Amino acid sequence: MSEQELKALRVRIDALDTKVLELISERARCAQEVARVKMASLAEGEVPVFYRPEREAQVLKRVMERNQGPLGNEEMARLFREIMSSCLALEQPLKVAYLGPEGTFTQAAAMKHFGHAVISKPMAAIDEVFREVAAGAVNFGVVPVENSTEGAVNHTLDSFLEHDMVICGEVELRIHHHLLVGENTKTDSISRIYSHAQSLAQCRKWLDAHYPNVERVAVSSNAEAAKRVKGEWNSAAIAGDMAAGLYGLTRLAEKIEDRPDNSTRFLMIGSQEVPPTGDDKTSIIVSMSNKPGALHELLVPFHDNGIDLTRIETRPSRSGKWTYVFFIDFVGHHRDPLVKGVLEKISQEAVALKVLGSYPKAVL
Ligand SMILES: O=C(O)C(=O)C[C@]1(C(=O)O)C=C[C@@H](O)C=C1
Repeated sequence: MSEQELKALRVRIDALDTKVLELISERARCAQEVARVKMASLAEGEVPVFYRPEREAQVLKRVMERNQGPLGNEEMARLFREIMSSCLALEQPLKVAYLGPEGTFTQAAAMKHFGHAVISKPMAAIDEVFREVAAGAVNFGVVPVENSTEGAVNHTLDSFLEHDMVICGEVELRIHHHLLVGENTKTDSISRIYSHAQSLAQCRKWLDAHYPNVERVAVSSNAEAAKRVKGEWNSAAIAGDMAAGLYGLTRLAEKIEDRPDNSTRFLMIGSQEVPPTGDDKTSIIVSMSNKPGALHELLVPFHDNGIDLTRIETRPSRSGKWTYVFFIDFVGHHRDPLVKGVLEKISQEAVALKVLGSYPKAVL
């Protein structure tokens, strides 16, 4: 390509950037207008709701449907995700608590869902995320709920039993783990590998094959593991890209998870009910009396109405030995007439039934 051609293309790019800039600014002014309309239409004592997950899902889906390339749908939606995040920040800067410290996959999930224009607050434990939301110190919390290799995150399920929370969104993240070392690490004398227990489990086979005699030390998070190795000469950490970048660590081995499709699902928790979008999921907790056929009774109404269950998890209930609660996710919104009917039927048989929330299916 000649210098001349390159110059001409850059002139075109500059002109296009000017247009993109003007359009983004116009969009941002529109969002400010939206905020004004929302404030003006409030009833006496009503609190304005600026963040609208159902609308955001609609915007992102529309972008993906209309996209004609060459950028991929996900790539394009990610760009719009950030534009919308900045527009929302003009209306109201969202405060989001997540399972920290900085550099965790939960932080990456929070950014994927809300974009980067939020004020994010790392918390030391899942329960603290719930408490921060319950106290009203933040608008939303982000917690991991299940991993495709290791199953349920029990701390999260148990926290739902203790706190009244509304689930207002979900996001899935492909989890890639790397073996990381600091600049002082002597790579031929690694005697300890730090990571979160779930991550150690997700890399069990790889560790058995490559570091069979090295001590595996479970710490509170992958980011905490990354932080520790920075100052030690005989240890390594298993963590993801974000933590590697944040603590300036080197990758000794990449993508060491045993299953290449290793993914984690995260939930957004808050107090805001989300209206239906037509493509939603609902999460409920049910406790049944301890009698034969109880689980069957619980599942029949879903089957009879053709409602697709996406997950069922059992946890010991807090109210008695050998009694259980079921966490169930299914497709549909609790305001859909069909779902309403099913929930009514179940509540006739159940000891207790709580709808944790209906929320748009993850778009990104
Ligand atoms: O449509 C709205 O209610 C808006 O506030 C605008 C907007 C957007 O930028 O598109 C911003 C924030 C909301 O969460 C949803 C959408």
